Amino acid sequence: MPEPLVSLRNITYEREETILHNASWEIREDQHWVVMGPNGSGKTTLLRILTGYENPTSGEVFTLGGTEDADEGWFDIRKSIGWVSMALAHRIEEDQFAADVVLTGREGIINFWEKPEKEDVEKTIKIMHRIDAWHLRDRLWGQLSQGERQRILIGRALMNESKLLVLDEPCAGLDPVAREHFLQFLEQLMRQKETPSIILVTHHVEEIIPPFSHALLMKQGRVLASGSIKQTITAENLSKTFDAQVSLRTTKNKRLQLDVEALGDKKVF
Ligand SMILES: Nc1ncnc2c1ncn2[C@@H]1O[C@H](COP(=O)(O)OP(=O)(O)OP(=O)(O)O)[C@@H](O)[C@H]1O
Repeated sequence: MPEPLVSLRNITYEREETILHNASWEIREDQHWVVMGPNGSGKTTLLRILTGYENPTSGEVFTLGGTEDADEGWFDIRKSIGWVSMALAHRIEEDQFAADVVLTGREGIINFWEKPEKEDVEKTIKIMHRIDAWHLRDRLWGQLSQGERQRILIGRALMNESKLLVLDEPCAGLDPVAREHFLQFLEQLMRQKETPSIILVTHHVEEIIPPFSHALLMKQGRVLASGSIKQTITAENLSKTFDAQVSLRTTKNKRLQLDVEALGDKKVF
């Protein structure tokens, strides 16, 4: 079996209250993960620990070849894990060219104003083609649609040859057709051999496209279930996760669909 890319063991994260309780997770090179859980269940916090942006209160983090949670390891960890999120999208200035946004992934910087190296330009061109976005190269960031921005941010993350790529709710805010286009693009990308392991954070089972192999379900700061999609994404587990009785069915295009059959006792609002 290959070495784990990342391994979290018995992670606890405390602030005024305990946000993560004894969470463990292991990600291997040949796996693609989906992370699901209600709002506030600790998904982002767990990923911030996994990517080295937060230190756990207790527990162990082993990453990419066995770096333990020593301070000097963090910069390398951050560089080797790409994170695509709306928070990153908001930090990019509207007058950046799409191709320059991809280019900045090389050094992990946000906005770009200098003359680039020739080899970085060549690599950017290759990636723009790989993400099927060559036609967007001269488009300004402020002019791109949300789906186009997600694609450009994935290109940016591919630029530094990350071993792991976190996609934090990339379909949020996309209309149904744009979402299908994006998922089709993601599926094609994930089928390419050189694409890194992907972690998709989502609230929607219909976004679980076939290349995803594993899932982790979070509830109230705990890992409720984790393992293969088939074992983990079940009506029983999702009912427990969301405190409601849910059922699952498969749609015509072989995607899962969740129906809420009955709400639980717990009021969300
Ligand atoms: N630094 C912090 N200090 C205090 N509370 C925090 C801190 N970071 C997160 N929390 C709290 O921890 C809980 C988990 O937050 P987190 O953002 O990890 O959840 P999430 O599952 O990603 O939610 P969502 O689906 O809404 O993005 C929330 O109640 C949040 O308010």
